[in-house]
Amino acid sequence: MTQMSLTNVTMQFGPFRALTDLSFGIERGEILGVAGPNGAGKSTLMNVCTGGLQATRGSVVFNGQDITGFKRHSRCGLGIAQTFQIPTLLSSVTVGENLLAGQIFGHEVRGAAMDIPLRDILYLTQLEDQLTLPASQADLLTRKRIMLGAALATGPEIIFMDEPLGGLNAQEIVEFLQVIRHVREELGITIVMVEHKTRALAEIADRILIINFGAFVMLDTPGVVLNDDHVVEIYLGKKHDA
Ligand SMILES: Nc1ncnc2c1ncn2[C@@H]1O[C@H](COP(=O)(O)OP(=O)(O)OP(=O)(O)O)[C@@H](O)[C@H]1O
Repeated sequence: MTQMSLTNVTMQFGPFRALTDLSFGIERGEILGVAGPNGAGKSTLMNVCTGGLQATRGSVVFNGQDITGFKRHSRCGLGIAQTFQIPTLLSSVTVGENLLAGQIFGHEVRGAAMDIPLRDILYLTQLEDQLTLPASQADLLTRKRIMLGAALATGPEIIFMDEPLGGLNAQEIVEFLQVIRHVREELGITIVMVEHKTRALAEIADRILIINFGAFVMLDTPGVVLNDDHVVEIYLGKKHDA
């Protein structure tokens, strides 16, 4: 069942068009990977979905409601959350207080009824033993877990993750993919991941969307997408990166 749909979305920055006539749907409960070369428009697309940007033309519909003109906090109130490539944390407080801040914000915009218990979030993000750790002392993987935990604490139905694997080593990628898988399995939350690491994306995603020069190229299962001749060509002849 389609949870979010974009129809003919165009995003114009002055004379520059970053997204052109993009249409596709996100299915409830899926892990959707979004890939494409540098500058393809992936982050712009994510922001058009989460409210960081409002599409110049076209529409974004979530759970049957047209949210095209809604700002980020209004979309968060409807259950749309986002995590960023560089973890945005409250670094002067503890891990637990970061999650609490997410929950307080979620209560404000979304209401307490949508709560995911903090103990479940701590378990899923594997932060149970780090509740009192000052966020400033956390390593990169832990910071990514905290950011995901804080996003979960707002009680979302869908989370958009911008390059969640950026900066992680091979072992950390395996660990964080497992966390993301558990979040989807245990909470049924839809996850949309913008990611350059297409091999990792192929392991975790149900479907992968490829965009190039702001335009739709393909949306299908990883096996079909990453073996498609046109997609391979877009990636300069390489079938997979790291
Ligand atoms: N606020 C803005 N004003 C003008 N141009 C912008 C703005 N934001 C993005 N762009 C341009 O839009 C295009 C798409 O950028 P975007 O960051 O969405 O690409 P991307 O696929 O996420 O790239 P990368 O993989 O390098 O992160 C780029 O050419 C970028 O320079």
